[in-house]
Amino acid sequence: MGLKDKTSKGSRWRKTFVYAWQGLMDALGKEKNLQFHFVFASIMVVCSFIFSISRTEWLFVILSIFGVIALELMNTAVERVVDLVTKEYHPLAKQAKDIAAASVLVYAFMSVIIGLVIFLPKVIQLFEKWLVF
Ligand SMILES: Nc1ncnc2c1ncn2[C@@H]1O[C@H](COP(=O)(O)OP(=O)(O)OP(=O)(O)O)[C@@H](O)[C@H]1O
Repeated sequence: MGLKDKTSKGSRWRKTFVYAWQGLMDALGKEKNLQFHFVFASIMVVCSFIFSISRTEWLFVILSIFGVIALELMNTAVERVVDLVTKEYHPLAKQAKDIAAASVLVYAFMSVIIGLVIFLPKVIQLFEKWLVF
């Protein structure tokens, strides 16, 4: 492999990263739901540190956070493509948008369950300790 090949591969990776970053920033600037997911994710991370959750629990928290954000980005991409294809009302456009939104909702629901399984017993334990004092 020549130096030129290595350089062009390197710049291709850089371009891929730059475009993906631009996509993330664009969506973050315009999508209220995505902003909400970032705020909620930050709260989850702070709670995870406060309660000193285990390594396995961290894995579930990380999967929940990144999964929901990745799906919200995909949902945003679907919305953009639908809007690009048609401004008119079309049942298929409605289905595409609603199904993409449903994918986020399903994953977010799972994340809430994970959050409850991890944090609820810890919060209850905390209250029990307070009540004893
Ligand atoms: N071209 C269309 N044809 C039919 N139904 C549509 C069309 N565009 C949007 N809808 C329906 O209207 C709803 C709201 O669409 P709208 O584009 O206002 O918001 P969104 O882009 O889906 O969501 P967000 O508020 O997160 O940007 C969609 O979920 C879909 O049910």
